[in-house]
Amino acid sequence: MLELKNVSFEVIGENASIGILKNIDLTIDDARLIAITGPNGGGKSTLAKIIAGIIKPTSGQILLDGQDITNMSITDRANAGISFAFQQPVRFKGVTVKDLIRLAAGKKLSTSSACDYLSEVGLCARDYINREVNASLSGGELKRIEIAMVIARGTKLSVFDEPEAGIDLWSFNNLIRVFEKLHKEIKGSIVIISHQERILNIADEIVVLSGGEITNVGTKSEILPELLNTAGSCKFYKGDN
Ligand SMILES: Nc1ncnc2c1ncn2[C@@H]1O[C@H](COP(=O)(O)OP(=O)(O)OP(=O)(O)O)[C@@H](O)[C@H]1O
Repeated sequence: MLELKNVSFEVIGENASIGILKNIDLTIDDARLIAITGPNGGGKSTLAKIIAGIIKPTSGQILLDGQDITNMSITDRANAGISFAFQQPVRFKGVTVKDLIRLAAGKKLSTSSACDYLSEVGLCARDYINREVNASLSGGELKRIEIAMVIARGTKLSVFDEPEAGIDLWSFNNLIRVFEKLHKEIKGSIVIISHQERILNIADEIVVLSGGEITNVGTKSEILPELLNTAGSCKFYKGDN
């Protein structure tokens, strides 16, 4: 279980400090799929980075299974069981896709098992498995490789920041199935930051973050109708992608 207690994040502006996240209280229970949504600039990616340890909150506390991880480094948090798929994936020179998947799984993995993870995210595994993770891969390909890595890790808490970004329609349909399968198979919890109605639809709980504050939390039947009514102020798509 992950708990955020009164978490705030401020940056220093020209004349005063700016509150990016304000007194966030959030509990993510085990085996839950939580979608975080809300308007652009609402603070979603900042919250994801705070959970992953990429940035530290200005105040407040983060607990993982009761252990205070507020000041833990990214590496220690990863070892404690937090995985994170970035909105903008990183590229590594000299490292192949197979190396990355094996590294993520943290165990010896046959080529065919590594290929299975790639197939899950809609990549034709034999075309990609031995490729170097460099600038020759497209944004959508990198994104899917990164999602495959998080799935291979299968940790206590997996955070995906806008997994739909740069993903084509066919792969997006697959991605929904991947998240549903992941949700059924792993005991850990999944946090997905998304603007996509179809992702919100598979969540056990939707958290709406706007202006750095949690403005609503509930099930899809409680939250979605209201969100779709205010779709003019939020970036929601009723279609596929
Ligand atoms: N280090 C920083 N310095 C100044 N402003 C920042 C900093 N980090 C984030 N912000 C601002 O905080 C707000 C929240 O940013 P964040 O990326 O968390 O939003 P978001 O909800 O993920 O948006 P989107 O839906 O567009 O991805 C934005 O207005 C952003 O410009």
